[in-house]
Amino acid sequence: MATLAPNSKKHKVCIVGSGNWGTTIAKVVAENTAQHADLFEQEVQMWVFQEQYQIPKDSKHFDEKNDKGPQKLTELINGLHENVKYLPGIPLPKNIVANPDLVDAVKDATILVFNLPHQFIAKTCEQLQGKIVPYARGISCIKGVAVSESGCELFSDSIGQKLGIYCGALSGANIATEVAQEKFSETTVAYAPPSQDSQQPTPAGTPGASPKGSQLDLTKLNDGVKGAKSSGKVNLTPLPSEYPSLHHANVKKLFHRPYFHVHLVNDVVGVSLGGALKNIVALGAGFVDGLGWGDNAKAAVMRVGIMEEVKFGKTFFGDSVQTETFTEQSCGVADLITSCSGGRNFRCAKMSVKEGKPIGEIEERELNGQKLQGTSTAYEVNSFLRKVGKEKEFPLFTAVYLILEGKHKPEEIPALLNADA
Ligand SMILES: NC(=O)c1ccc[n+]([C@@H]2O[C@H](COP(=O)([O-])OP(=O)(O)OC[C@H]3O[C@@H](n4cnc5c(N)ncnc54)[C@H](O)[C@@H]3O)[C@@H](O)[C@H]2O)c1
Ligand SMILES: O=P(O)(O)OC[C@H](O)CO
Repeated sequence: MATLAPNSKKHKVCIVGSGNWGTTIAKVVAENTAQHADLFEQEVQMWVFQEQYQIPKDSKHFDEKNDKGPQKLTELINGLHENVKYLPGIPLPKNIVANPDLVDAVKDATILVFNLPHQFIAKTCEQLQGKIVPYARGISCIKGVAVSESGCELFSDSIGQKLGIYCGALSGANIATEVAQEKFSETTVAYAPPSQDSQQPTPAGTPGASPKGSQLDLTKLNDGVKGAKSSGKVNLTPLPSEYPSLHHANVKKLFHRPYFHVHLVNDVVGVSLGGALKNIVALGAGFVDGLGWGDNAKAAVMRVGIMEEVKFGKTFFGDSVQTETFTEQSCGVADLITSCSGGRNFRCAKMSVKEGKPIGEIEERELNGQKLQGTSTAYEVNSFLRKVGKEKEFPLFTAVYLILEGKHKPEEIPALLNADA
């Protein structure tokens, strides 16, 4: 078979997920595929977990005389060019195609952007096994960690391993609605591609630079638990030379917008952990704010939180993670600040304390189907810390878990953070 000329094909992009952030990233990406037509096919497929949706009476799309009752969300998105349920009020580029068929949505896609609540990713990946092109590359926008019997895993790694592809990560101080409204923000994209993807080397000295991706650091902890897992061990199918290289400059072109500044790094572990762990800290910040304890208390929770994030990374992922990713990048301290100011985890935790109601009840009432990530991440991280006997070394993560479990009250946070004194 004749080989096609280099760069004779374009990358096809599929967004796997269509919630508040999934739809926002689809908008960002679709604006860029239209702008960089030399690299990307213009059409962006967006997989939608299908549901029936009734346009609310206060929506500008509601037409009492012609109301059809509940309709398929995909038909509403494709007809109105708006995700009326998960990103209402934001016009979407017409080159986004909402598709309820996961396998059809990913067909021929060379770039898969994973963006759905973390509790659904394992099942989604199972459905994708054997259905994607073998040389596809992934970017995970998921903020969470996967904890199983065998340890604590990053979604970039678990996706990569389940699908046999390379998967990087995108995370930052990015409240979806603000990004969708094109208010200025920054994000961090970690992408350390296998060398054959990159005709242009990734910048030397970039934190975490390692073409192999992150390396397993701890293998033997108490209890026979393997500890933190990190792959870099997938047998990758090379990206055919007909496609444009996916070096940092081209990956940047997929996500960077004038209102959404992208910084490329190689530290996939740091970027993934920052996004996951800050959700636990945001719950803690919400608890103390709900008590009316003011800004000093919140700042204390945030300071302890960022220290525990770094410690978690260093303890369980060793040299694969760079402290600078937490202290200098949007995915670290900046995401902590934004999440503890206006994020859903913070807001729901605060309401839960103020109203004396379980946070799950508040989530159900306030979020219209959107999902909190901090509550399940707090449980998952705690189950991992317990297995490895290190709960006490992460007093804030542990305190948030104990409060969610009803074993302690938010008022006890100072004592829980000072347990050894
Ligand atoms: N929303 C934000 O501001 C924001 C910003 C940055 C990162 N994130 C992260 O992005 C990820 C995705 O969050 P989001 O805001 O797009 O989601 P979301 O909170 O809006 O969740 C709703 C989505 O979950 C889907 N869903 C429901 N049940 C499902 C099922 N059984 N299987 C598959 N999908 C199902 C819904 O169809 C919908 O698309 C999360 O990890 C989150 O932490 C969110
Ligand atoms: O609304 P949250 O708490 O899920 O946080 C949203 C984003 O992750 C903020 O960067």
